[in-house]
Amino acid sequence: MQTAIATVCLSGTLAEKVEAIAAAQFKGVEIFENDLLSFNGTPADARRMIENLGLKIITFQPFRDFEGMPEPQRSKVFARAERKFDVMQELGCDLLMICSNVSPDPLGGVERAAADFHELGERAARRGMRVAFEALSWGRHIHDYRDSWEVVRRANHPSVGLVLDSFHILARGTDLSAIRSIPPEKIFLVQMADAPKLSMDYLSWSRHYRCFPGQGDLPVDEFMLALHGTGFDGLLSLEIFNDRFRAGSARSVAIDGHRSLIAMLDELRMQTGAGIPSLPDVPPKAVCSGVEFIEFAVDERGAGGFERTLSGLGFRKAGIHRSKAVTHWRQGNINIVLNADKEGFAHSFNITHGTSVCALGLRVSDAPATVDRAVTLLDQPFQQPVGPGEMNIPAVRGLGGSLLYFVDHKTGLDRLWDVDFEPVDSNEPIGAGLTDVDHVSQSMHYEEMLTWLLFYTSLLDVQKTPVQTVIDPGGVVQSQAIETTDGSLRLILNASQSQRTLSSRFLNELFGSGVQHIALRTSDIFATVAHLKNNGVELLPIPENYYDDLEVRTDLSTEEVERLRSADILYDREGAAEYFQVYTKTMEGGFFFEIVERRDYKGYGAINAPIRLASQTRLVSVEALPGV
Ligand SMILES: O=C(O)c1ccc(O)c(O)c1
Ligand SMILES: [Mg+2]
Repeated sequence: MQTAIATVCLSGTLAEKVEAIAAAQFKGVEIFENDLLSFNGTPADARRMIENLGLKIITFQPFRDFEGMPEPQRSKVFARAERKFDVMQELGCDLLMICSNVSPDPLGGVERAAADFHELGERAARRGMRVAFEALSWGRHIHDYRDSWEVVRRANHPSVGLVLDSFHILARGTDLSAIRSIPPEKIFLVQMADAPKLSMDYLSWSRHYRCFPGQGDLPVDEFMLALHGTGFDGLLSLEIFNDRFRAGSARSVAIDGHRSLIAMLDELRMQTGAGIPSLPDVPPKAVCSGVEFIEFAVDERGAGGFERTLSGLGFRKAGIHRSKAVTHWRQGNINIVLNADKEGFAHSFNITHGTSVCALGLRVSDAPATVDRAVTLLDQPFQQPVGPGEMNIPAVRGLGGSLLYFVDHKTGLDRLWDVDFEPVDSNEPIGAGLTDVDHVSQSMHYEEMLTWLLFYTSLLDVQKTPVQTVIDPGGVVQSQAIETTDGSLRLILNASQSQRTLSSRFLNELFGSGVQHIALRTSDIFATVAHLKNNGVELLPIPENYYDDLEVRTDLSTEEVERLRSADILYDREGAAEYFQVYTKTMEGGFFFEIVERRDYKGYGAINAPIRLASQTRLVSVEALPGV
């Protein structure tokens, strides 16, 4: 299959779009007519510009309102097509894409439409060109691929073929089985798009909410399986109309697009066991078994305060780096790295962002293979000098310029704590009962959310949960979890369009996207809270009203509610499963820790999020008042 992308997916001028498309290593491009109309040059100029970038124009589109027209419109529509063929000749493009007629004028009937296409096929053939027919999901008479195929079949012309657009087919929930009986040489073009599940008219859904395969909820993989069943090996092009993409950076959206196609074809190969010629060899999705470490970039000023916070939470200094100003803090299976070195990545990260998480280390089954997969997916690998005898932990660039390291047992990278660090003997009492990293929550710009969703889901063997809408006093926050099946890795992506939510304020404070909070797990939250209070850790106060309501909404006894109230613990229940959450007060910059106890509970306490956000907002506002 030859992969391509439509210019309509990206922001910018035609020149900016095609440069971004070439930079993302595509070879083919669909030219949207509007991008040519607004181009300041002849079609021949556009052709030269595009060919110089090593790109081929695979189709010119859309040609609208063609089939089934009564006279006199019918003659006019053929004259208009001839004009488009002239433009295509100059462009060096041989395929015109025609969308099904949406005007009120066409006469129905498959036979009439087929006759129109036969005649257009004749005209195209005379000029060495071809035409391909797409059923728009809101087409007046033709809105089902089975009907557009019937038109093409009856047109019975070698220069007339079919376009299958996954959005129009999957949005209507059309049965996919008929795809398998279409001869592959009659499918001139396949357009790929996914979309979130929404209930709205097809046109608005298609024009504003499409997204790249894997970013939405449509069964794109089933579509690909049906297409594979035909033996199709032709043009596979992304066609995404999305308001966020049009507002984003053309370069990064184009890379996301290519990443989504590679991941989708890899999934197809996994499901069918078939070789896919255009797809490079790629190791399977990385099996991840949790967070091995969280690295904070600190400076000398910030380090002392942060160490006190960690001590208060029951962490103990376990090691000092052999060559850098870096310390390792441990509690249970949780490893925290404090990097105060004056050189290297963490230092520059700290200069830009202040005290913050500069890297996450994930436990995977095969770290080198994970980076190989990442490179195939056009992720950016990262290298920096390592000291003599120290471990070289493979990494890629992650959210907000942070790093994602991969640690495995297979190649011995899990020995890093012994190899890179001098152990510290300490007789400080160990622990507040924290055992594991439960989840890591990352805040990002709204426009970036689909990028990072795809980044994680294409690289790792993880699932995404449905997007949750959380109410913050300053606006709405979208929240989506990415999890391994066993829950050993849980990442939360948060984004908001309002500037006044805590999530957005965090982005401003941090000068970028990053980890806003880390949830640590305990098996006894009451004991942990007692321990923290004893250590002088300040917890987020929760309003009385919350507990009054809890008593009404659950069957907890007055004593149980009182216990939660006195410890500022939030509570949720799903059937017999229970969840307990408590928060540290927000630190400078907006970062905070959460402590959770799960009793068979799978979620994240979404019902409690507005309460927590309101409490945090109240504190931030009070602290922001001068003189308080
Ligand atoms: O929204 C549209 O009009 C439109 C145009 C061309 C396409 O290929 C398509 O799928 C939709
Ligand atoms: Mg289309």
